[in-house]
Amino acid sequence: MSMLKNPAKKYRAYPVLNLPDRTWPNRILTEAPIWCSSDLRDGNQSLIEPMSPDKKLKFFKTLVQVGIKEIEVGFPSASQTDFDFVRLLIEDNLVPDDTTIQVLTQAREDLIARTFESLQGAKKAIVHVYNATSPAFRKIVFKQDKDGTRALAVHAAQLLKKYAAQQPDTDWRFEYSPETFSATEPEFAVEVCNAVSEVIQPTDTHKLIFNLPATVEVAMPNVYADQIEYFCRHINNRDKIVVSLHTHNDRGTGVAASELGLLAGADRVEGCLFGNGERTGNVDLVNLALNLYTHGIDPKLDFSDIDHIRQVVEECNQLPVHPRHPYVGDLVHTAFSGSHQDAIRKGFAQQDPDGIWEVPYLPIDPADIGRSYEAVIRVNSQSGKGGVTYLLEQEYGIQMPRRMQIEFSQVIKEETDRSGTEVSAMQIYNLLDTHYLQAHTPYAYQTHSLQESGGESQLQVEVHKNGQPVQLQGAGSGPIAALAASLPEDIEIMDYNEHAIGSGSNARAAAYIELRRDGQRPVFGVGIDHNITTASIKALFSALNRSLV
Ligand SMILES: CC(=O)SCCNC(=O)CCNC(=O)[C@H](O)C(C)(C)COP(=O)(O)OP(=O)(O)OC[C@H]1O[C@@H](n2cnc3c(N)ncnc32)[C@H](O)[C@@H]1OP(=O)(O)O
Ligand SMILES: CC(C)C(=O)C(=O)O
Repeated sequence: MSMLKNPAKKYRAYPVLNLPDRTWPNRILTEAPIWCSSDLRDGNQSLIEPMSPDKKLKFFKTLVQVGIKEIEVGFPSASQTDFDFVRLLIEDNLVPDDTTIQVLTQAREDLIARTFESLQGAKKAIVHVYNATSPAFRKIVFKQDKDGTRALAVHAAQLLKKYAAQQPDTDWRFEYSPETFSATEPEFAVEVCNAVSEVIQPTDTHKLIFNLPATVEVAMPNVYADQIEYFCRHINNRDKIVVSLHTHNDRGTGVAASELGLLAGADRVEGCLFGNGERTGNVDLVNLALNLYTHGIDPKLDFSDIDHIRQVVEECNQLPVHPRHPYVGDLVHTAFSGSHQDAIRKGFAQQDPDGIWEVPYLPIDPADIGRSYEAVIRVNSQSGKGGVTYLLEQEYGIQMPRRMQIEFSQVIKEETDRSGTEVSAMQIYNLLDTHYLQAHTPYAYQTHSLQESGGESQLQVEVHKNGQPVQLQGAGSGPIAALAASLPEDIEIMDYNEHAIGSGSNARAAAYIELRRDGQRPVFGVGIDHNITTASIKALFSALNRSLV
């Protein structure tokens, strides 16, 4: 078996809806939808090992903390574990007043009855019932015609009303999913839902949720958006209906489909954190919410400590989040490549702390989601001077002058080309130390004395030259000029820079000297010391020694 030369013999595109007056492409998103987490149901049912009650509770508490107000907590008629979990939430009063738990059931009376049993004593709850409506399911799974499919949904709605009436102290809301909606004829999906609505009789205060799943993502997201717009236009009593999206990611466009579905008029999104769920997963609620956030829209969810949330989700799902996963992956705020690092470093330097975020290559300020800037720039053989400079600035307060950045980045390049691996900020500093700060041969500075009078500096320096003590003596317009005059070598100072590292009594000075010896290529040297003159003298010897190698 191999891929077909003519895939049309086996596969065909899902038909596109004829909706030439579609309006969704001209809309923009302006507010967050109602969020519903399906982690403890759709997410849980797709795990290798479903969550234990402890894990479910931990996950539930995290969802509450994030700010999700509707949480599908399980399929209580399917297993004792799920049943007991719903009981635990109710009996231990673990559901905050502003949060509603939701449970799923098939459209079967025994399962519906058991579902209501699990919810006894709940202050409020959403009972979610589903049956698949697409031609393939009607034919293959249910062996039913359209009438039979509609009748199953209507009967389920009647059962919801019947069992709810037996527990009048609970504030009930209902959700109906025409499972496989995106593969269902749109007019039939509307027909079934209108029939369900006839039974439920939704009101302004108790709207009926129609959840329209792309149970398996079968088409491009624009096709789903057309289906949602068609549904919103044709469903009766639209103002008493909450249109909910439930996209999966089989074609890799679950997020896009939900976004376009919202443009098309939907009010609510069901999904899972970081996109867990059947097969390729449910739509990723974090991704959707942070997409809104980075467009300046309050998502009404709090991911200020996204790494903690990821940790909980990974622990409960026993599945890792990919390092490239939007917003949360380990590498998604990291630049290794030189031009990216250069732009990011300049962006950070110019970013107005109170202004619109404009750091190139970073769609979100990592700090907003609890990420440090440490991981933003990492250096390997793809990196340029910008990354090296950034790390030395951030971690060691070293601000190399521009031409030295170019010179020193070659030292790093040689190292990363040789090792083929990443270099840390500490390794970069160690290379600076080895190549510049410890450049003590032939001249190793020992001590000096300086007299200044009448605008002239008289300098005496004690050095070891190739291990032998030597006294140097010179005069000039400043200590550097005096030192240059004291040397037997013919040197020209091309550039001098200095700055403080740190502040207060621990402050040190860093000096950078670029010199040309005997008309050769200019070379930099660096000196760091508590005393600025000493730092300058050390920088000059560092440069001279490097030029003599
Ligand atoms: C797209 C989704 O994610 S839907 C949610 C899916 N989640 C789950 O299934 C997780 C929990 N499920 C379970 O534990 C079990 O499936 C149960 C307990 C619900 C039912 O178990 P069983 O009674 O053994 O039935 P089984 O799982 O084989 O389901 C298939 C039967 O249910 C019928 N069925 C499937 N879905 C529905 C539905 N929504 N409404 C009514 N009947 C349905 C099928 O037609 C089939 O009937 P048949 O046996 O007459 O051919
Ligand atoms: C039950 C429904 C909503 C579902 O999970 C799906 O269709 O993916």
